[in-house]
Amino acid sequence: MALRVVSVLKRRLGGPGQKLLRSGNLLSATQHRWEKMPSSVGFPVTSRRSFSKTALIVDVDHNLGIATMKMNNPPVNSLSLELLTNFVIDLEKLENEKRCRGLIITSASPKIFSAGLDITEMYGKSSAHYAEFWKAVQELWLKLYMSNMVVIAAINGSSPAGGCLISLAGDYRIMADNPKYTIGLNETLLGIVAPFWFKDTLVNTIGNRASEHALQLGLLFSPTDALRVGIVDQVVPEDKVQDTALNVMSRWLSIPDHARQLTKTMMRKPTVDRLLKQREADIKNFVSFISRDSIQKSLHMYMKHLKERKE
Ligand SMILES: CCCCC/C=C\C/C=C\C=C\CC(=O)SCCNC(=O)CCNC(=O)[C@H](O)C(C)(C)COP(=O)(O)OP(=O)(O)OC[C@H]1O[C@@H](n2cnc3c(N)ncnc32)[C@H](O)[C@@H]1OP(=O)(O)O
Repeated sequence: MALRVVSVLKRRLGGPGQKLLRSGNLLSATQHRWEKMPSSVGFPVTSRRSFSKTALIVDVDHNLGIATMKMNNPPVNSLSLELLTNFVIDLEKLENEKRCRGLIITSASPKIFSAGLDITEMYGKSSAHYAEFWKAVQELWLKLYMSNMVVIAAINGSSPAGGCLISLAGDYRIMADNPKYTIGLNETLLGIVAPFWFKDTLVNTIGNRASEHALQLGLLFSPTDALRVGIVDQVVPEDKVQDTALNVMSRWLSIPDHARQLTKTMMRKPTVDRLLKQREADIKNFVSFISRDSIQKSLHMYMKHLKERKE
């Protein structure tokens, strides 16, 4: 199957996209190599590099120009300060790899894409800790939302709150067709409020009315409903998520990088600038909000409820 996908990738780049690239004299080293491949054989993986840190497994295929990043923070891929920090470091590394043009984000543990922000980072800690944590959340969103790479979320499990934000920050979302999985910004269910830039990212994806409805009720959508409302772009059988992501990637990578990147910037910069203008204020706001006794109590009760569900 992987070879078939690679053939599709080569065919795609040999088509109109390739012509566009040639006319703009924009062929990257990776694309040159693709062009030289005879179409009857699969693409040999001659250069593959992996780096793996706590909580993230990154695999870079230089020939395809695609990196796959698997969140690996059992049991539920909660976004701890450590995971957020490593995520940002690895994203920066990939961003600096000229040949890496696409990134697929997925989970190493099927069933849970990510449980969102690590709630234990948000209660019973110092103000300095909350500030550091929030800065890391901001940093990841800023880097991901404005990435020069094509970012595809291969959502192979549930994806509440911060997990949903990570996928929304990408360019395209593919979700596994399993009614047990849900996705959405469910902050109100925890007694907290999605920050304005979470909200903006959702509004940019599904529009104002649907966002208001989803945010006020803290809706967690099944894959079918997520597709209907537009939170995800495609729902496919569970075992097809990765191959579909590669296929979709080939379509996006057939567009000349500079044109696609400038378009992405044009669409997203106003949203990003809104946070950049008030980044410190947003941190202060988060620290004062999360430190309130009532909010600490809500988070504590929510964690208790999560644990009691199992008993
Ligand atoms: C007006 C001013 C506004 C300013 C802005 C202010 C504030 C905004 C602040 C914050 C925004 C936060 C966004 C978030 O991301 S909050 C996190 C939301 N996440 C969730 O609600 C998900 C909760 N988890 C689940 O629903 C399930 O765990 C899940 C479906 C993911 C998996 O279910 P499963 O049955 O497989 O596993 P569990 O048994 O439930 O969990 C295993 C284990 O993991 C613990 N856990 C689960 N989620 C989290 C989490 N997000 N953080 C930390 N720990 C988590 C769970 O408690 C279990 O622990 P244990 O019992 O094994 O010890």
